[in-house]
Amino acid sequence: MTYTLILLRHGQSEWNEKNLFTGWYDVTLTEQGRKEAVRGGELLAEEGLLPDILHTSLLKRAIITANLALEAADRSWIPVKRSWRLNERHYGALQGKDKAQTLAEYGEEQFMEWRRSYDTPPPPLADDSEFSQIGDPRYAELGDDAPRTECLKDVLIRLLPYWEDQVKPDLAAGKTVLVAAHGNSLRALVKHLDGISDADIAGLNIPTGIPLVYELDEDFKPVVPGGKYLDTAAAAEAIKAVANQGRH
Ligand SMILES: O=C(O)[C@@H](CO)OP(=O)(O)O
Repeated sequence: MTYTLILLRHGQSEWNEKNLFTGWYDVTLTEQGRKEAVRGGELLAEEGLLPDILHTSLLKRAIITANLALEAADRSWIPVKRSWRLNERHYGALQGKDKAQTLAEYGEEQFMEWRRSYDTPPPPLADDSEFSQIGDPRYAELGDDAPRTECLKDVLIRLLPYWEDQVKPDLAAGKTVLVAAHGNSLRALVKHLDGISDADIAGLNIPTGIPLVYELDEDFKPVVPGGKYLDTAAAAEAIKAVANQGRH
């Protein structure tokens, strides 16, 4: 008996295209991102991987991606659960900043530390910033605990209760689960699933819009480490592009 988990990073967003740090800022998809999402759904249908339940973040780039993918797979009707715990990493004071300019201003080491180190968060975002989510009704339940910045470790800590209490039970019930989320929230989940070290996770990037499928054993360990992208060639190209963001 294995469980099927499908991870899907949202399609290209307007701020991916503009090369801006995004985090919790709620941007929509580009036309290319919408196409990626539809293609993601077609790949699922072609493989006969039909989700029974969807889990998304509270950010529209993940929500719209899931809707488009599920429509393409004729599964728009499945139940949905959403949580801030699947949100992208809060990027702190970097939200809204240009990646290339940040690299030029702070240098390679600091840039990569903020982008990919496991436990160094960027400086916190001021509550009165135009890029802040403080006061946004969708995060009302968080009160003053709403994050002002996060490192990947913080993301894993807030994601794990959701994985344990919401996603695992759906898998254990035999459902094919689709998680539509973000580059860094999915990196945190993959780190947990594959047991990737704090150092090695820095080198792992997740492309937009390409389903990553995990078969999990009864202990929720991947049968094939790293899972399998449904379009391996496109995934390899897109992973390189994510890794090089800010450099051109
Ligand atoms: O800006 C962001 O929120 C993320 C994902 O787009 O960027 P990065 O890949 O640099 O962590």
